[in-house]
Amino acid sequence: MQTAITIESLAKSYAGKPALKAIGFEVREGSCFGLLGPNGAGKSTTMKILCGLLDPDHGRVAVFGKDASSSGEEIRRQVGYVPQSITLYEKLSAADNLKFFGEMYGVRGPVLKERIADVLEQVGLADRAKDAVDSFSGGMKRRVNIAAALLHKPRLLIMDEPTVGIDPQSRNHIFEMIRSLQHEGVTVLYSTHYMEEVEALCDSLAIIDHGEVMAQGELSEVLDRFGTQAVYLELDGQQEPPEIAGFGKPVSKDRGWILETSSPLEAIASWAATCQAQALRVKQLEIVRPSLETVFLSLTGTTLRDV
Ligand SMILES: Nc1ncnc2c1ncn2[C@@H]1O[C@H](COP(=O)(O)OP(=O)(O)OP(=O)(O)O)[C@@H](O)[C@H]1O
Repeated sequence: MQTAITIESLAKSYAGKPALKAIGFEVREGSCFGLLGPNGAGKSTTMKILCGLLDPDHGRVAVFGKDASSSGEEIRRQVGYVPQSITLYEKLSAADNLKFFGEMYGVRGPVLKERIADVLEQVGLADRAKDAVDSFSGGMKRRVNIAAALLHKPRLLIMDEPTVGIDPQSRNHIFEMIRSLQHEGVTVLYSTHYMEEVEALCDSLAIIDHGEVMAQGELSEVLDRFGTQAVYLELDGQQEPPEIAGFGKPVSKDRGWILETSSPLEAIASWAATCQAQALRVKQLEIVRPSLETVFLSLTGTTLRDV
């Protein structure tokens, strides 16, 4: 199978401050690839360079085998880009907004009319085609923005944090739409700082932090390679968890604490014994399976939401 995206030694600084430090990864055609990292990690910068909106300082970018530095126009015809910020004409209807974007992409006439109907169906807004966008929720506006990026039937869809600040119904529509695009063979590059979204949607990923790739590969491979097991403890009330000799420091998670360890059985036994000795009331104590959260924790020593 062809490689959809190749990124090699890509570097970019803003006013001398590095945002990307020679990153590299590959995206297989037909995959849903997650670009996972906290705010400021360099996700948007990577995506803007890929779409030709920003020039890199160094490095190479190729899309479907074509070099971005020499085939920008050809690449743009095959790529749909959904930026982080919503850009729509509030007073125009959803269909008229799409007409405007379609013409920008070079789609016209009856083909455009048909495509507008198709993409509105794809994002679950066919029944709101004629309504002005200013009557839409944030999530619905985001879906119109996604529809705009699909009008020219891209082979690669690049989405920059498409679910930030939207309602669960719109989020579900976006997930369903991505899954059906994948059935049609569209490659998706999906940036997010929500690990559970990558676990639900993506087959492969790169974790980036401070402009560097920390880990990359198939999701299952990354979980196996970097995800050690962990023990979760939740106590009654606001109590701090007891530390246990020979293990690292627990990190706060949800309403409890998580302890990264390669010996979860010993950890759970020691934690149980210490809690009992100190008469702490335990609400939950269990071994948790490796997840992207534990991968991120073991790679960076911190949970993603704390960064
Ligand atoms: N136009 C700019 N001028 C100066 N610095 C910038 C600019 N754009 C991004 N940066 C900086 O570059 C770094 C990477 O930013 P980038 O937007 O690529 O990260 P991100 O992972 O997409 O984060 P976010 O989720 O916040 O968008 C950050 O430190 C950011 O402050």
